Amino acid sequence: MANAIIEFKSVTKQYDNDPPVLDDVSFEIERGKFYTLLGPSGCGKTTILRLIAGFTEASDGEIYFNNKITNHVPANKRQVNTVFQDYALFPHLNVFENVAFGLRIKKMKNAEIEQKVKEALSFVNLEGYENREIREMSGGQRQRVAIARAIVNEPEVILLDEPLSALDLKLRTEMQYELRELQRRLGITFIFVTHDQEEALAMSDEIFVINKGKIQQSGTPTDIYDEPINRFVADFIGESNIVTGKMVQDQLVEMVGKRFECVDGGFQSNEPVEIVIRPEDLEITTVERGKLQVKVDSQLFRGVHYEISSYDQDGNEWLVHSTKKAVVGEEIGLYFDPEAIHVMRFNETEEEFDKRLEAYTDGSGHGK
Ligand SMILES: Nc1ncnc2c1ncn2[C@@H]1O[C@H](COP(=O)(O)OP(=O)(O)OP(=O)(O)O)[C@@H](O)[C@H]1O
Repeated sequence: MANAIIEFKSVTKQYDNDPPVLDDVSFEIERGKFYTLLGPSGCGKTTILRLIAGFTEASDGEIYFNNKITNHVPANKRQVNTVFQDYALFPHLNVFENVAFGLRIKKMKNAEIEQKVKEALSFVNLEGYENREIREMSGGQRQRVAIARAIVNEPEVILLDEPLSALDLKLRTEMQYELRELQRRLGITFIFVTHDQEEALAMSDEIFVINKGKIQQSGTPTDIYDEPINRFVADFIGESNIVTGKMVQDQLVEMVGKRFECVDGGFQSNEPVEIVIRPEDLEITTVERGKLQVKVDSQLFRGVHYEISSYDQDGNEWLVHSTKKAVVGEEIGLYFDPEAIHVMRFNETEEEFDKRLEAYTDGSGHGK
């Protein structure tokens, strides 16, 4: 792709005879966007960053940077800077010298260093902190020093490995806004690693959902939330109700012994499928009006909504997020729109999923 700054082509990373940590991974990173690698611990996120940074080499496959193969280019020759989880600041140097470090190595002139460090510190709102010691800085401020140290080198890509995980919730949310805003102002490509799905949804232009060394799904936050490709993605991104059923025909699915109108298609008739309905898409109603009949098992007040757990006659659990209160032990109805039903094929690859959606829809996500 013309605008791709980084491309992985069938990249595999394997240590000794262990199963591969990354298994035939291919993707493209476009210039100037905010990407997030999202997945559970050990899925291979950091390994992807290390391969991009040049801290480790691929066992197989090609890594391109600006359309040039870079597999063997040393880390210090890549247009990439990394912000680490623990920030890796130098405790014996002050803020100015921490940020200036890379420029000094490049033997840049003092006047130029001064100007660039000032600019970088102003970008992260730390003007006037030049002479502070690192130990005198708060967690959030250290975070900003680490980012200033990365941007001062004017890299084409900044890699951020769980940079917010050491911060408390409030500061973390503030830094999410700040980082997103900073990326927009700089226009540099950011590749951000997290295992926190809410963080990924809030911050990214594009998310790669990774599990067991494979990219399960890539797309915008809404794409991934609204059209999860499989059970793993549906479960990992937000809370989900997932049941098995069959696709009777396009736009008609069967689950819990009943047939429901839906908007999905491109399946074989009577194909076994998995069906996702998000808890916030279920509405509590009377047994008569409900499309599904369930018994309320438990209820928790979550501040903005009640989280209600209920069961249908087949023993499937249905989680509901509702501003209305339910009564534990009572039979109720659950109502939902056809659009709330997301149908997933078993073992569909992302390529097959995209092709099916393209063939079936006009690009709007709805049937032709
Ligand atoms: N040098 C190494 N030798 C052997 N195995 C390794 C090495 N480095 C990483 N691994 C393994 O590779 C797998 C993926 O690790 P990676 O750090 O990429 O995961 P991650 O998704 O970033 O996880 P986390 O969120 O816990 O940091 C893990 O099972 C890890 O044990």
